[in-house]
Amino acid sequence: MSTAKATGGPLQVPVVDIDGFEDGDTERRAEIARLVDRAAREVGFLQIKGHGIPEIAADGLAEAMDDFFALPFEDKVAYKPPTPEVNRGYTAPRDERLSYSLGVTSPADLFEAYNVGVEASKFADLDLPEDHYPANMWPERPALFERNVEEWMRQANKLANTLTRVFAVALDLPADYFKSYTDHSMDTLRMNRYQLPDGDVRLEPGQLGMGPHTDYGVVTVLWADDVLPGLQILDSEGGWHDVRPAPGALLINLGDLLARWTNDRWISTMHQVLAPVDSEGRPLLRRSAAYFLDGNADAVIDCLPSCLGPEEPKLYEPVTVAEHLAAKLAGSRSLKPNPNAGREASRLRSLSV
Ligand SMILES: O=C(O)CCC(=O)C(=O)O
Ligand SMILES: [Fe+2]
Repeated sequence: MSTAKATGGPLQVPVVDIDGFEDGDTERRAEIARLVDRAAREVGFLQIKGHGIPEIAADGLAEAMDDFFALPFEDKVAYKPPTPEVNRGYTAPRDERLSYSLGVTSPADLFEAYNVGVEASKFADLDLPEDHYPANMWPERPALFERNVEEWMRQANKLANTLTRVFAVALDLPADYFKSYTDHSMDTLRMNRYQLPDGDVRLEPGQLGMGPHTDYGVVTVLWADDVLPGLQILDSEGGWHDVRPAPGALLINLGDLLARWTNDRWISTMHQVLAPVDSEGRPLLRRSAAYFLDGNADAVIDCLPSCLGPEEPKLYEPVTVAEHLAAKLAGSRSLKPNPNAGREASRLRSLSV
């Protein structure tokens, strides 16, 4: 087991105000793209201001999550999917192990979660495969769940799409370059709650809220409580740093597909969530919701020609989004260690003690 200890204090995650990207002048667009390019090369995580998502949408999401997770366990497990391959519905504490998405073993993760996502029926004319675009399982209670969560997904999706346009400009590509890779994107929202039952804070050595992983898709929009211990990211020297969301900002991080497109010029940052226990050993509550813009299932991701050169050989073979996601999810959800994540995993393995 290779879980690193926290070695650093909080890391300054670059803050970028994207207001004016869609309707500003060329200079403003170029300035935003320049800041994003720098953050993507150096950290892979950003705090986005000027995102335009109203606070009421985040409040609605939090209320839906709180009310669902407060239900009795028997009510929640009724929404487990028929098999773990179906990335929908309820995940109980200790069901998943995120580090297996990298082929690295670990104790069971402590988070519980609820997953919803884009369904095949959203693009009826495309005849998309149900296994990559499964139907949602909307809980009957709380009554506001579906409406509030759908609204958050709509807002997060819009922001994620704007970000793909910023990324394209930052990579000297036409602003709509990524559209043909994301116009029927198999997005998922994972709503996480980290809270151990009162009086049961026995942890296995190295057990975490969520094990180390890189996100699988293009970009993640992350809403999270500012609670420590919580989210940590790995720096290039092998040190873990706490990340605290700035007021009014949304965290975003780049996923594996952007690392593949850019031949690792941009970082798909390794991150983990510590066990929700304070320094006195008492349980803490922390919540987060990760909206994953994962790309079209049938899109082939290959290195951008501008990211190759005599000194920059291709680091990843082309892969379809569906293949890449299936191998990652088989790791975290079905505990079949992913054999195809050598490059990402090497960053973690080098920390082994
Ligand atoms: O809880 C967090 O802050 C991070 C969650 C996360 O990394 C994920 O859901 O992929
Ligand atoms: Fe993540």
